[in-house]
Amino acid sequence: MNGAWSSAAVRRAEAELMPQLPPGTLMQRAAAGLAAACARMLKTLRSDQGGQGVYGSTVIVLAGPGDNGGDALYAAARLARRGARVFAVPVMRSRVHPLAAAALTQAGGRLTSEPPPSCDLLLDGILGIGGRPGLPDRAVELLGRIKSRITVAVDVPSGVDVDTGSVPASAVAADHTVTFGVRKPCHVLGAAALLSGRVHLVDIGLSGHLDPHPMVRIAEAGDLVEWWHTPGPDDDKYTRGVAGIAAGSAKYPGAAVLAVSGALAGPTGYVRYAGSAADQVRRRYAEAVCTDTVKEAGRVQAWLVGPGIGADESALSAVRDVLAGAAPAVIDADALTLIGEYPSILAGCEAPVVLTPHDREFERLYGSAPSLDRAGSAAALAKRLNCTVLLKGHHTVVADADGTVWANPTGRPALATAGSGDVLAGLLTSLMASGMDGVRAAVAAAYLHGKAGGIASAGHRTITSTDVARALPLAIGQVLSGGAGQAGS
Ligand SMILES: NC(=O)C1=CN([C@@H]2O[C@H](COP(=O)(O)OP(=O)(O)OC[C@H]3O[C@@H](n4cnc5c(N)ncnc54)[C@H](OP(=O)(O)O)[C@@H]3O)[C@@H](O)[C@H]2O)[C@@H](O)CC1
Ligand SMILES: Nc1ncnc2c1ncn2[C@@H]1O[C@H](COP(=O)(O)OP(=O)(O)O)[C@@H](O)[C@H]1O
Ligand SMILES: [K+]
Repeated sequence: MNGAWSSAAVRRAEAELMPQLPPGTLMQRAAAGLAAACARMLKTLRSDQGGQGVYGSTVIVLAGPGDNGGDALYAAARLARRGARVFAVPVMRSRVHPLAAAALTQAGGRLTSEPPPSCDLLLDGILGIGGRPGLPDRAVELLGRIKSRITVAVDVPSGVDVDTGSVPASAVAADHTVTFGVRKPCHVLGAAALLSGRVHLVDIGLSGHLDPHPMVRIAEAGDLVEWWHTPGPDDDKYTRGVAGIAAGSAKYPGAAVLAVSGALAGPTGYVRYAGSAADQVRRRYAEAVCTDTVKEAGRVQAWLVGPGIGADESALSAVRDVLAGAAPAVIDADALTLIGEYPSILAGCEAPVVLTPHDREFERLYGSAPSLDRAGSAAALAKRLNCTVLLKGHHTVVADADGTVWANPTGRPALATAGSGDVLAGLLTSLMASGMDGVRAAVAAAYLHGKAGGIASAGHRTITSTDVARALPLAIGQVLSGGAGQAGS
């Protein structure tokens, strides 16, 4: 498991480590790693110029008043020594890290209030983990007029809310972020994750001093390998788990087909379907065992209820019947709307429940839309309803009732296509039926769904939900076999 640590946790680790090192060591480690990363980027960027990377390049530094500016200026001094033309602009009047500024001028860089109009690389050293959301006016003005081929944020894109990933005011949009010690929540959550671009981690020796639990957990392929129930010689189709899908209706039979397709791609040995789209499901998937109602279906180890069931009496019965049973349940789509209307259905439920809302469904359940702090919102709903919540969107988050939060690192906007949530819900149900607990199943489902979206849309192909379902077996195979030849993310 990977993770992102809050700014307070990073400061605590720094305070523990710092006295054990000569003064300035951490900043020098950060600056050295930052300069090396910038040199690599310049080399790639200028590969058409006879292999000239740093030498002869133009670098502009926007330097804020704190240590973030210090990192940027020391790194720029290293680049200046390797032949870059460096211009550093203080953005908070003349407040800059004095020693770092002196190092830059000694290395041949210039401190100026009039930078050139364009550069190869713009280094955002305005604000780091000490920054409040929003940018100083001078920084906004400079960012508006300097044309850079590549923008690199130092530690975090300045202006974002570091611990929530929200972007309530102006902020830097970076192509790359070079961060120190550990990832911060803004690299993986909310709008800030998009502004971070590609995140590069520089080791500065903090790891042994950090809280063992990150603020936000980030799934990796290795987690899924560890959690996966691989069938053994003694398994049969029942011991691998039976997934039950209560989805679709005469009006929306496609939701049933798509949810079943997601479940069939998962690890269970058996998929039951219950609902009025049984004919369509049977026609498409001979392997699904169909009944008309939840009550008529045999035993399952996890139910999905909701996609395309509508809001009539039979839909309400399906939700009630699923939640009255002892099997873990995934509540999606129309079932979320029904629970928003009749909260008492969920109140009596003892089995583990995962809710999978998009923003409008979240609002029906919570009374207000998710805030810019999406992880905080998901955790608040999870706590209130004592469930696991998978809040869908560009950076899907999974929150548990105990406050644990996961950020999904895979996925792409092409997944925003009708029915793709049905496929996700079906897969999630299969994972729960195979014995994974709700949080892990939600984290794994989001991860694999995102991977499948990457595989299906490789080469910028447009995709439908059926394509995502078809790509799931390959996504699962790649993840479980250690990721060789992975396409997409
Ligand atoms: N921790 C570590 O392990 C290591 C940390 N390192 C580096 O240190 C960085 C953190 O540095 P930092 O603490 O000096 O804070 P930083 O973000 O540079 O600036 C704070 C200043 O900005 C001001 N200010 C704030 N918001 C503002 C706004 N919206 N608009 C305008 N001004 C605003 C604020 O003003 P004040 O609050 O005093 O009014 C204060 O003066 C960290 O990200 C990393 O790069 C590495 O060197 C090595 C290891
Ligand atoms: N902008 C986006 N970027 C990445 N993924 C997205 C984006 N918008 C939606 N998604 C993903 O697409 C899926 C859509 O699910 P949902 O809204 O339930 O659709 P449907 O109800 O049509 O099945 C979710 O997995 C969600 O995380
Ligand atoms: K920054």
